[in-house]
Amino acid sequence: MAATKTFTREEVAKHNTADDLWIIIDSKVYNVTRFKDLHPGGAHAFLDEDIAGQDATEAFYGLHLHEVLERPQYQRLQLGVVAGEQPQIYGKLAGANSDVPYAEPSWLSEGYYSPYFKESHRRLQKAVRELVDELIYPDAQARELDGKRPSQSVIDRMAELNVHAMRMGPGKHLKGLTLMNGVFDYFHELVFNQEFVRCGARGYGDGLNAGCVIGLPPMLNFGAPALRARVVPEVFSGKKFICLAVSEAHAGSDVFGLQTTAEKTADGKFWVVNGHKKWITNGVFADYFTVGCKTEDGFTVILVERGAGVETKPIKTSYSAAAGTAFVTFDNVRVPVENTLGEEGGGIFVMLSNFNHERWVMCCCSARSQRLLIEACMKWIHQRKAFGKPLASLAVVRAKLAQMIARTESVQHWLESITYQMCNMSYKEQANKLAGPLAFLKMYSTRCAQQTAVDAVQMFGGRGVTQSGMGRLIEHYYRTVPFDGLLGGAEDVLADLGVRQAMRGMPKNARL
Ligand code: HEM
Repeated sequence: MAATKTFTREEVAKHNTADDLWIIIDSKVYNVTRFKDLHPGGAHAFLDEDIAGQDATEAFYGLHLHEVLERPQYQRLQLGVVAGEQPQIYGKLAGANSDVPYAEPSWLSEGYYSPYFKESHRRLQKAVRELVDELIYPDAQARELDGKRPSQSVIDRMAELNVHAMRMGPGKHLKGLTLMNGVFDYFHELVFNQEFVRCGARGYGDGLNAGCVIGLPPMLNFGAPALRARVVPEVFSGKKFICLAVSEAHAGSDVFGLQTTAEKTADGKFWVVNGHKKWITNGVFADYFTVGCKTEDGFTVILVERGAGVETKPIKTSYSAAAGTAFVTFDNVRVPVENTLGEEGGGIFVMLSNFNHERWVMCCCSARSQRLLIEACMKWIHQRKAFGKPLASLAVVRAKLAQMIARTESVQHWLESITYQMCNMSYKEQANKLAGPLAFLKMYSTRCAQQTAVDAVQMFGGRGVTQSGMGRLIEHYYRTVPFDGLLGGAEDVLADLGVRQAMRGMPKNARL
């Protein structure tokens, strides 16, 4: 094979003209004579006397992602290697943990300890990382570009491994299923959330059954047994999709401002649902809608099935259409009263208990995706030179990174502490005691995330706003991070909720 041929550096140096042009990158020798005219960076880049026939490693990594050299069309340019040398540089290590400082949470970093994560969590993390890197990441990157929903083959593979069920967290729904490591608690669920978000594609990530993560819990916790027995297996097997349909054009975080109505038929057997829902994740392809409705007794949650009177239209947002974000209309939709989730008029309790879990999932994802940025920035500032020195040598750049790391570490550690409470509290206790802390954590993590996105753009400069090349992840994150600050409750609303929850527990007689 060509790649096994060896050349001395002196031999390579002789190929330094436009008609005969070789370069060395990380000890590999490339013939770019014909490629130079197709090169996106122009032919002239290769003709510089420091590049033609020379070692262009530093110049290359200042301008390209490592993955460029892994593309088959460019691998073909390789003639061989420099005699006695071995390639040293690596990019994304599929299936492996990153060795870049702070790119992994401390429990996954060499030599650190954790009171929370045990052997079973580590086993699961390894298995999910392989699943994400080998199956989900390639699909995520492709679907982000074409805007199609996640491939059914990915959904099916996840179903075979019972991943859709495990992503719902611990509970009776896991009974009888074969789990990837046999046991399951909220830390296992945290592992799932944090590994999935590493696919680095926000719209796709939401398209990958996020609707189920927020739309199915009301069914699991409050659905009638017969309804559960029908719907839950269909969703877990990846054959059908469910979404949460609460927000409307009239009201988002203000659940009491909702205007979709459900009225009973004269015989009391059906609800008739009318109204619309907006920004509904996965709504475009959902078969089931967990809908918040105004009813005679107040606010009620009802499972509506796709059918006569249900229409969904895609909404174009700043992230990709892979999420299936929809405007949903209900026009005299008849729904059996057996589809009521929880008590009639008790919908606010159903929603509030659901919001806690939804917000916690979002905190898991936010904490982990901030690390993707840290890893990208750490690499960038070491391989990119400005003013004749690596960016890492500039104090102002290091100061930004210090803030990024401190923010991300604080979010992760607070998250782990709340997750520990969840493992030890009943669902009801969680609803009572954790609504406030989770509201604060979500507000805090998304504010941290947005600041980290701004700092990363500053470090990457123009590449931070360019959709291809070295800053691709940064541009994507910066463009999509506002979703985190809105979905599941806007930051200001959550901040106030947290304080109001604290005030509920304020002793009447306490004085300074
Ligand atoms: C086998 C070696 C090389 C291959 C396969 C290659 C390939 C590419 C590709 C695919 C791009 C488009 C941007 C991207 O996807 O990242 C690009 C951009 C570019 N390349 Fe190369 N390149 C090589 C070597 C070099 C070298 C040695 C230089 C010299 C300094 C260079 C300078 C540039 C420049 C200036 C750009 C534009 C960067 C930008 O727009 O930010 N390339 N190259």
